[in-house]
Amino acid sequence: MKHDTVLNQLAEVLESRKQAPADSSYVAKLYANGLDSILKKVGEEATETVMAAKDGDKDKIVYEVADLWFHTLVLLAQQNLHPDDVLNELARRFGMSGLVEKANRHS
Ligand SMILES: N=c1c2ncn([C@@H]3O[C@H](COP(=O)(O)OP(=O)(O)OP(=O)(O)O)[C@@H](O)[C@H]3O)c2ncn1[C@@H]1O[C@H](COP(=O)(O)O)[C@@H](O)[C@H]1O
Repeated sequence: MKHDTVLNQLAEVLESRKQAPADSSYVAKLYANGLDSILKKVGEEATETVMAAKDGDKDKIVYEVADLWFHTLVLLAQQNLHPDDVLNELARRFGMSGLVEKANRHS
């Protein structure tokens, strides 16, 4: 499957889980448990990513970043945002020096 298709299809599945009973799916359970349960997973997966990188274990880094990306996609869906919103922001920044981008940020 093409990589942009993975993101779009996953976003569709995450959207459809909003109608699913809480006990029928992992994502439906996260939604049912509310924003804080999703934020907790994002925090945990970020920490696990840091630990994998400190261990220098490439396979583990990929695995943990996949968990982190997945849970941030759940967060976006819960907030009625789409991966395209983030990709558009990255595209806007593309080619712009990080220092310039930072100087243009509002506080
Ligand atoms: N990509 C993923 C994906 N990545 C990780 N995970 C889940 O994220 C959790 C990661 O948490 P941990 O590593 O802390 O493991 P855990 O101890 O089992 O987690 P907890 O039960 O403590 O939350 C695990 O339960 C994984 O199964 C995912 N669950 C679902 N997806 C995708 O989402 C789709 C919908 O999933 P369901 O809603 O479950 O059908 C699936 O078809 C997949 O495409």
